Amino acid sequence: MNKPKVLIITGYGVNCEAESAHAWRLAGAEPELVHLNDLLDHPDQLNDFQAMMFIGGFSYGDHMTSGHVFALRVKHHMQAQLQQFIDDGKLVMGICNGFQVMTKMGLLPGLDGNCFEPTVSLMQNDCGTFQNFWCDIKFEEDSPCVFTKGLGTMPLPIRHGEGKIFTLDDALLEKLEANGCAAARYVDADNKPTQAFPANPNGSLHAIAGLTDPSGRIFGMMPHPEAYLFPENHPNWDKQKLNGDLPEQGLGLKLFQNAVNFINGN
Ligand SMILES: NC(=O)CC[C@H](N)C(=O)O
Repeated sequence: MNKPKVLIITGYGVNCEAESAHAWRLAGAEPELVHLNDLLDHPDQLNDFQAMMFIGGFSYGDHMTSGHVFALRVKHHMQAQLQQFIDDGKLVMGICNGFQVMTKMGLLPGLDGNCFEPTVSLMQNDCGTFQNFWCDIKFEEDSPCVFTKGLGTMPLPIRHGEGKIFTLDDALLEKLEANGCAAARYVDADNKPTQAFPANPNGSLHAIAGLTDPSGRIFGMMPHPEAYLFPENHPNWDKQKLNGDLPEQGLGLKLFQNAVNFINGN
């Protein structure tokens, strides 16, 4: 079987291309790194891919809020091609800065088929500063998200300054919940969603760490699954090994495997 081809957009300060490409490769896909300028010069190359990924980093130095400029460039230079990509039933993933890009563009939460009008914000963390540590992330069982199916709760690293999901529109939040869009949440030691720092590192409403659109094929989150591809990535891997609970593979890899299985029809 041909390996699914995954587009990873690089350039202008995003910096997770190596580990993101490696994640897709380990999961059985064929990633290709394409600079944003090259993509915008030839947006029809999107047709060659089954999935695309907006990666983490500091695009345009986080000026005018994280992800904003990158989102505007994509939106204004290849909206038609991206809409077609989505209409074709392909997958879009965004991690951290990539998630910020997707919300700033309006791809997420993508309610009512709206892909290009932003409806929720990723605001500055409540604590006011950049945070960098591991959190427990619960993936909601009843979410349609294809990336997070059956994953339960896993530890993942976060490293961001603007990760707080926020909206003033309570009806929108309710709609998000009703559609299973809140695919990932920050949880406490009892596996319960929490607003308390540091388990919830940014004060995100409803403890939301990641969002999917109602189709489950467009997904983004703040934590970094591509930074947990090997068991030894976990800060307590040595203790886990002593206790006999070191996982066989890094747990973050599962999101990429889920995506590849979906593309392959499994
Ligand atoms: N790790 C990242 O992608 C960081 C995202 C963004 N630059 C922030 O600080 O919020």
